[in-house]
Amino acid sequence: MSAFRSGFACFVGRPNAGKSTLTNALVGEKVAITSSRPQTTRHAVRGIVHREDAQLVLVDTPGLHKPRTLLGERLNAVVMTTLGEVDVVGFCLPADERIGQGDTWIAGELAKVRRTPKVAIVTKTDKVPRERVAEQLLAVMRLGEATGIEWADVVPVSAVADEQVGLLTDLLTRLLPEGPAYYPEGELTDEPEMVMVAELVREAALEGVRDELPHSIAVVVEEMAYREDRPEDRPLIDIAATLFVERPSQKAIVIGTKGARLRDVGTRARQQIEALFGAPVYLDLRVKVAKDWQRDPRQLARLGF
Ligand SMILES: Nc1nc2c(ncn2[C@@H]2O[C@H](COP(=O)(O)OP(=O)(O)OP(=O)(O)O)[C@@H](O)[C@H]2O)c(=O)[nH]1
Repeated sequence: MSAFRSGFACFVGRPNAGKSTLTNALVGEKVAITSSRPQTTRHAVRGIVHREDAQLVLVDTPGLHKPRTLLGERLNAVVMTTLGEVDVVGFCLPADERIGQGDTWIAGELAKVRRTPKVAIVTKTDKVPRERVAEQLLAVMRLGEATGIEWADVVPVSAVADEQVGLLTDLLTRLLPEGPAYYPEGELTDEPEMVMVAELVREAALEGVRDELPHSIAVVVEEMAYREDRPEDRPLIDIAATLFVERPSQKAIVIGTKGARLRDVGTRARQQIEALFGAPVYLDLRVKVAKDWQRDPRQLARLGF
């Protein structure tokens, strides 16, 4: 039996290239918990492919754009970091559109990320005749040569017609390192409540200090359970959550003078969570400094991003 493989992949490509549709086709069901909030997460987990022999975690990036503004450049720096951290990048190029400047620019950026294997994916093959797919595959090979990218694979797929999606999954998982699954099966998809609780805590923690803590806070719900030995008509939910910040100075902001702010955060979050579940909640909040967590996709994954 071959070893279990696990790791992270991300799809890039210009707008409309078919990245989301392909992600959903690979995962087999929608995971839209964090993806609808790109402003709060940098590397949102878009979906997880669970297999007997592998686990592939598809992460999202804010989008690879041609930088026009400083913000654009910053975003691109984040994207470039992500691309260097994932185990494989899939570059989506739609079969029904000629390769253009935008694609060439992205290819140029991808070429700079030397170590990460790159798979070229010609998407939406159901929209065009076979000859056109063949032409596009050749054009993609030429694009690789022109930009100095050695494609680990070049694959035509149709997410809509479900053609070659399984093959693509095989190719991507084969490029992952050996390692254990990062998520138990069903996590994220089966536990939206935990994600919602984390989000409520996060919102409460950011309230009023958004400028001081942009993007630098993550919440992990460590435990969530109905307390035992309670009468059925008087349930109580115990929740333990940890707030991760990047720096000690941010920890001080979250906690406040003599813990006053953290108590407020706890109260606000608890009220929201109680409203969500319709039951009283005992909320235990901790704050920890997790240095550079934003740069490490494995750490991020553990934090539920
Ligand atoms: N016929 C066909 N249409 C597809 C396929 N994949 C995606 N599309 C369509 O192409 C459009 C764009 O697809 P998305 O998956 O949203 O593209 P995206 O790359 O995620 O787009 P952005 O979020 O703008 O970056 C949608 O209207 C999809 O329905 C495919 O395999 N076949």
